[in-house]
Amino acid sequence: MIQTDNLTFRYKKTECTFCFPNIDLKEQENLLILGKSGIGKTTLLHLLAGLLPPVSGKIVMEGVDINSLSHGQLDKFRGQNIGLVFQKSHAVQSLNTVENLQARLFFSKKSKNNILINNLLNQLGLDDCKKSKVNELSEGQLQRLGIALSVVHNPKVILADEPTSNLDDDNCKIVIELLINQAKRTNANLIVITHDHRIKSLFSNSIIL
Ligand SMILES: Nc1ncnc2c1ncn2[C@@H]1O[C@H](COP(=O)(O)OP(=O)(O)OP(=O)(O)O)[C@@H](O)[C@H]1O
Repeated sequence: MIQTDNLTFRYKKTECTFCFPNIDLKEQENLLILGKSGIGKTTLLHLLAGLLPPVSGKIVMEGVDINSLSHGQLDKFRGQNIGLVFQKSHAVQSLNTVENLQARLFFSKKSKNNILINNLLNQLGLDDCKKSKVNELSEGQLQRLGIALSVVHNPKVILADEPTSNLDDDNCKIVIELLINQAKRTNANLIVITHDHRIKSLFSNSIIL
């Protein structure tokens, strides 16, 4: 569950203050955030992830006012409750695909679960890449590994920044369905920001910034 209340933000040394519309998502509700380039979509996602502090306003996630947490508490909360899908994967170069997912579970304090990892890789069409090092993956495979890394620990909130931008039509469908199904399976909220018109019809709930 996510509620925001009168969120505003300003980057240092800039004039422009962003004022964001309120968000109120109950369990299992998803949201698509649209808007023209530079309007502040990624900024809003970073506020929701606790990566940027708002100038004013409030973000309550799973009943926790995330901006009242210390840095350490926020890191722990993010690690356990939030799955972040970035435009570029944050995989560890020196590890292979499976090892990256095992490391993600370890840092989220979740037990190693090879069945879960294998299922996820299978759904994402990454079966043949289990032993591949990150620098041996194509852009599309890397993006799908990024998705796997962001959901393997079953987060309560999945925040995705342009998750389908580098993908062909088939993989776009696979990835967005995986995110939607994963959110459904774990009663999580899924928030996606995108320019990708292919996925608009899959979301009933959207806001335009
Ligand atoms: N670290 C920063 N310092 C100063 N200004 C920034 C910083 N990061 C982003 N901005 C500015 O804030 C505005 C919003 O950026 P943001 O990345 O949130 O937009 P966006 O809607 O996600 O754009 P796009 O769709 O092109 O990715 C832009 O004008 C950008 O130049």
